[in-house]
Amino acid sequence: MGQPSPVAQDSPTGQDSPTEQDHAAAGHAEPAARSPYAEHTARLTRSLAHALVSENDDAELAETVRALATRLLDASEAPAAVTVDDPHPRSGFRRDITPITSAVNPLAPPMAIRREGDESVSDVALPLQYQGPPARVHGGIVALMLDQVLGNAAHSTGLPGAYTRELTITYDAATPLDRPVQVVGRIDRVEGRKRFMSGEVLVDGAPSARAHGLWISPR
Ligand SMILES: CCCCCCCC(=O)SCCNC(=O)CCNC(=O)[C@H](O)C(C)(C)COP(=O)(O)OP(=O)(O)OC[C@H]1O[C@@H](n2cnc3c(N)ncnc32)[C@H](O)[C@@H]1OP(=O)(O)O
Repeated sequence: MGQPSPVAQDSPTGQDSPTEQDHAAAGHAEPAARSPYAEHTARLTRSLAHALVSENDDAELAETVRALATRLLDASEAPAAVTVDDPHPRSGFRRDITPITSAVNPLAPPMAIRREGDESVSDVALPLQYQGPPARVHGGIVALMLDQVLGNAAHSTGLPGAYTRELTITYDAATPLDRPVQVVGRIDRVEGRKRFMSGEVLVDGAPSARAHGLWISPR
């Protein structure tokens, strides 16, 4: 069986950490070259994940899944022949394989991030596979969304690459599933290698979670 085209990930080392080019033009850059097959497969897997946790064992569904799996295996022999109608989300990463904004990672919703003035902003509605308590987004996923959006904001002004050193989340209220929420992040102040960040998840304009964090550029 053919393999999907590899999708490189930014190195976690300081030298190769996300650059201005990766982040600064979030929401404006041309989408990076992607593997259509990987994106197509990720989209299908997301849909399946939802179907498999929301449907009872169903012979017709199982047959549909089997047929799709067969078609995917066939398609994997000729990935270039697969067409994709997904819009390309813009995360700011040049080669994004993160489990939150990547279009080719089935773990990701995926979440698209744009710049609005001094803030990084994402509008997203999370489906059932991100559930923690009934009808609520899992708290770890809330933290993941905030980490990514604050991280995007931390790199949006052309500052060198930096990593999350500290992230504190205050959960004020439920973050609902299947409803649009807005995730916002910004730089509050910069001190040398340190960037002090804040942000929130907004539900109908009110915060369901607030974040404060410290991003530090490696020496
Ligand atoms: C585009 C979207 C991007 C999204 C990315 C998502 C975010 C991520 O997932 S990042 C990955 C997860 N994070 C990591 O892997 C980071 C792991 N940690 C590290 O690599 C290192 O600790 C690193 C590079 C952050 C800092 O290392 P290092 O430079 O040795 O730190 P250190 O010297 O101890 O601290 C730097 C300064 O900050 C200060 N400092 C450290 N912690 C704190 C704190 N909590 N509050 C205030 N100051 C602090 C230190 O005192 C020091 O100050 P000074 O320079 O005056 O001496």
